[in-house]
Amino acid sequence: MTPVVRLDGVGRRFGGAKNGVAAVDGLDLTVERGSFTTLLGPSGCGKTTTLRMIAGFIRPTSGRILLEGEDATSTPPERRNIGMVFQSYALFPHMSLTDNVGFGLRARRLPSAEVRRRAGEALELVGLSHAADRKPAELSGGQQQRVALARAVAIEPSVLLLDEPLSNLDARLRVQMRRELLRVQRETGVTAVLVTHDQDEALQLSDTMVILNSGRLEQQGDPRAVFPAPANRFVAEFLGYDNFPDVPGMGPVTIRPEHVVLSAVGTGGGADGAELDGTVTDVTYQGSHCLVGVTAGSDRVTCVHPGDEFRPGDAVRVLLPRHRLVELADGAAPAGAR
Ligand SMILES: Nc1ncnc2c1ncn2[C@@H]1O[C@H](COP(=O)(O)OP(=O)(O)OP(=O)(O)O)[C@@H](O)[C@H]1O
Repeated sequence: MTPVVRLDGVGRRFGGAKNGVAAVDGLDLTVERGSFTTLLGPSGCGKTTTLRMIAGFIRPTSGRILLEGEDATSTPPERRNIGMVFQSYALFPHMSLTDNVGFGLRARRLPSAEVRRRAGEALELVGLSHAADRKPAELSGGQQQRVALARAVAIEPSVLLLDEPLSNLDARLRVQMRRELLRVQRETGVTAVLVTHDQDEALQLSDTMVILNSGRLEQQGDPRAVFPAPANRFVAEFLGYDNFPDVPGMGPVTIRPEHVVLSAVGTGGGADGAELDGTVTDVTYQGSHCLVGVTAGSDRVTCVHPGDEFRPGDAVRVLLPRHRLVELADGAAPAGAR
């Protein structure tokens, strides 16, 4: 099936060829129909620039953008059939919710009865039918973002582009809205591309997560494949791995704190994996478990431990089970990645 969006070696420089900066650099990306793709990475990695190039607000300085299989590199935004949701909601304050949601449909010169019907359906989809005649200022932030979402899907876009749509909401609401967003995407079957710097958001929502660093692709794939097997140190650190021990006979590796097995020196042993003898440096009580920091030679290893029996200064043995070690393509994080 033809992908809805394809980026072919897409690049964008700002500020001239010589002294400028490559916000996006040779990006290849395929977005399949009906999928949820997230663009994930630290501030300045090029997520928003990529999204705005798909929308047509920014022209690439190299490469091609295909929409529905057609070269759309120079197609203006209004001819791309794209729905957008921004962090700032961007609703029209003087219009009712129905008129806000119907805006794109009116712009397409649909008959007013159809505009009303489709705006009504979109408001129902986000659970706001009862507030159809209200103005945006009478709604909470979460409700306003639902209106923005309804407006974007009402036009039945080829692709729905979401630029950090949940980051203005408080933490509890954000988690609720993630579920809501996923439900709307699944119910409508709309193809979605979301920009976020929040790895939890990406893990929860994505069929495909695309991790960017300094304008370049670091890794992409199903979160269930990417999370347990980060390709390199940058991706590992970004996904919250913080153990990078030296294991004799192996190249760069990482391991999640919950996979490290901690025991008092003299106990355990014999398991398949690397063993390090070290000293507890810090213990952080977390209720259901403790986070125990251990220094072993030049390594520092953080362990999730179910009990609270260790104290700073204790001599301990750390087991890194072989099947839990993830081999990395490189040792050092690229400049600016930390
Ligand atoms: N209009 C512009 N002029 C000059 N430089 C720009 C412009 N837009 C973006 N950049 C630069 O391009 C790089 C990528 O920016 P971009 O906004 O795409 O990153 P981002 O990953 O979305 O970051 P954030 O999460 O902070 O929004 C940054 O170094 C930024 O300073």
